[in-house]
Amino acid sequence: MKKILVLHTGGTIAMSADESGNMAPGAQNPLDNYVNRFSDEVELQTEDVFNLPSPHITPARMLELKQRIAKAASEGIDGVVVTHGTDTLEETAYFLDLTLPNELAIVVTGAMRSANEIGSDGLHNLETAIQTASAPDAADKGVLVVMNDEIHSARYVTKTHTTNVATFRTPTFGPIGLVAKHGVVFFESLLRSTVCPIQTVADNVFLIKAYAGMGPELLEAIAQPTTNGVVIEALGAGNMPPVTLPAIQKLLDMNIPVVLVSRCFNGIAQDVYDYEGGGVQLKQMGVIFCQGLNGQKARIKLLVGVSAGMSAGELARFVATANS
Ligand SMILES: NC(=O)C[C@H](N)C(=O)O
Repeated sequence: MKKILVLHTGGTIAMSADESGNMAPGAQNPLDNYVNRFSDEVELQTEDVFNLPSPHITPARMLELKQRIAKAASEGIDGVVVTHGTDTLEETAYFLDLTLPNELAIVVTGAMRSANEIGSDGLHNLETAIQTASAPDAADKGVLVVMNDEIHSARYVTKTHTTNVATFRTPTFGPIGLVAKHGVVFFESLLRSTVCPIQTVADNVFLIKAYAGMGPELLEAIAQPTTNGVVIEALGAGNMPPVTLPAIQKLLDMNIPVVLVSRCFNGIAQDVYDYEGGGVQLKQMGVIFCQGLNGQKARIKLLVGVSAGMSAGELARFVATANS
């Protein structure tokens, strides 16, 4: 019988709505009422790690969760399911993907509707996440996100809708599997992320979005000795307004890693434009192009690389390599 550890961290999946429809964490986790439908095949062990709405989750909390999961292998656990608020679920899932050598299947899930709303998706997502974590070939795929019957890689999945239950999507690539009526089907295998077994997390790794008419002010404001890195969500294929260039150069001169992704929802950033502020110039300056990740994921990757104490060269390779 497979032994699955279910770790609750909060979010809408652990909330109930009041008469006016408002939601907040309560004393009682409604998931505690979950009855294991697979009792003949799966033994569940459940723990409340914390009970936070996911905008309250920090890298320090992610590290705490990682450390709890790291102990699970020595406890005879076969797979781990994490329930989490959806707002920052993709960041926690990717953090775990980058920091846990997973001999175990690790599946993160959440809900868009609270426990007592009509059409509540929490228990269904919990159940399909448990099904996925106990599937025979779930263990070597990196951290997975299971929502709305789809299985996504933690590396690329993102929340795309504020309220719809079909919110989690993997732009450019699509999901890597499905939880179908007759069980879990994987139809895609990804190269595993390079794992950095960090013990602490760095602070002051920032994320800034570019926009038409952007000035240098935000980039200048973070050119501080305490800054450990910045990710810029650049325009299109990876370009910046020319007036931001001196501030970017200043950050680089201070040996602050500057990582670039595109603010576009699909595709990857590349150095293809050779005009002032274009990707060719940015790359020549020493900006690191990170392929395929959105801004919040690239920030997690940069944060993990910095926390692992990588040299400038190692960090540039780690961040720039799509499957590391
Ligand atoms: N659906 C959700 O879980 C959203 C909630 N605000 C959270 O992330 O905690």
